Amino acid sequence: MRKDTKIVNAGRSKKWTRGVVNPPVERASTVVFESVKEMKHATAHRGEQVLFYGRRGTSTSFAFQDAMTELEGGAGCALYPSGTAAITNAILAFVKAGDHILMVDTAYEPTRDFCDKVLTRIGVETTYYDPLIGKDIEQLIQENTAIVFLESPGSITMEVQDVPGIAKAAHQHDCIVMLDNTWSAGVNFQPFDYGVDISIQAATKYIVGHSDVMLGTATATEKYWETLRENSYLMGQCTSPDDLYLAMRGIRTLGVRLKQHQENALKIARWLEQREEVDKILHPAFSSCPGHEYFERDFSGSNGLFSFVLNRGDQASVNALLDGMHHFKMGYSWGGFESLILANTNVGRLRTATGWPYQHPLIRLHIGLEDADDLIEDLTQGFERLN
Ligand SMILES: Cc1ncc(COP(=O)(O)O)c(CNNC(=O)CNC(=O)c2ccccc2[N+](=O)[O-])c1O
Repeated sequence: MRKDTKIVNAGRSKKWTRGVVNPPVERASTVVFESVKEMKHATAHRGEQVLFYGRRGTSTSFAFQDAMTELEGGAGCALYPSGTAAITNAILAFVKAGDHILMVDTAYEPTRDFCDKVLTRIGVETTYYDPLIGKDIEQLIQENTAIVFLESPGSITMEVQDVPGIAKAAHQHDCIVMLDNTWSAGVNFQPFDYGVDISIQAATKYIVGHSDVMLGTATATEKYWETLRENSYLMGQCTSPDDLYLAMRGIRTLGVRLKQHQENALKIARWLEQREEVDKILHPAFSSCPGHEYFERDFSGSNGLFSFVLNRGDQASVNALLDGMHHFKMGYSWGGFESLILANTNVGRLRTATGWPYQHPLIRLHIGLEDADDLIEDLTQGFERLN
């Protein structure tokens, strides 16, 4: 089945819909049983999409879990109240005191914070690595390395990683390969085709697509699914069927939204490339983006999120650019229908394993579904405030 047809059909088994088009919202804490036999059966099969107790999920959760594995692949999908919860719980499910993990240097900042402030407390050591290291990551793998964690592209500076190259080296040392796959939305990069063991998403972004739900997913191969699922339950992780209904609704337009985000973003990135204020375009589809060759090789599309580096400006002038925008709003997220802008004047602060060669500010744009020409006019006026 092709991508767009999968998107329309994902998670709509009649087991969950009972014939209506959209899997209904089934809310529960208590599930009641008519007999001891029925209760024992549910208890014995409580991890297998059987109604048991609210925390194990209801038909709304089972439908969404199926939707994610039908889109992204994998044997099962664990659900979390945020992308960050998906990242942290997936890691916690597979480490113990004395272990070591390899974390990409360009990881989302709260991911780094978790490594530095929580994993250290429980005796797990983190080494950050160059996103472009590829198969040479093998030189960093220790006897006690449990996990190699990737985020591709990097959520601020957009480096694309050689996922299969890293995964092959990691598997030669029995490390688990985890990927923050949020940027692809699980449709423009098929993680399990490239050696990933656990694919994580902030469904908060493009899956939901409307900036109104916090949600995380972690999808695992058969080998790791039961451990991930049971650790998720042990940690008390559960999600609202109302949020999952909204996320399921988001999935139905994921294909058309991503295409429009992509089209708008490429038009704007090409326009920015010609602007004299711009030093570098950091969009995976552009050869100026580190790891572009891996995007070309492994991805089937892009989206609205990319960055660019200015060749001038300090904090005050960047503030002037930001404050006067009409369509680009400032906000901590991306993946909704609205356009967003974030500036970072100290990218190097976020890195410990690699340098940052640029002295001028980085601007990260999320290009929404507005008319691209209106967005270009907004940016044009913004550049006039920069100079
Ligand atoms: C690749 C990737 N992976 C996981 C998450 C977390 O998802 P969640 O927001 O659902 O927890 C995200 C969330 N992304 N958020 C942003 O890019 C903007 N947010 C921030 O920058 C932010 C927000 C709150 C606190 C700290 C930061 N920060 O990155 O500095 C992500 O981009």
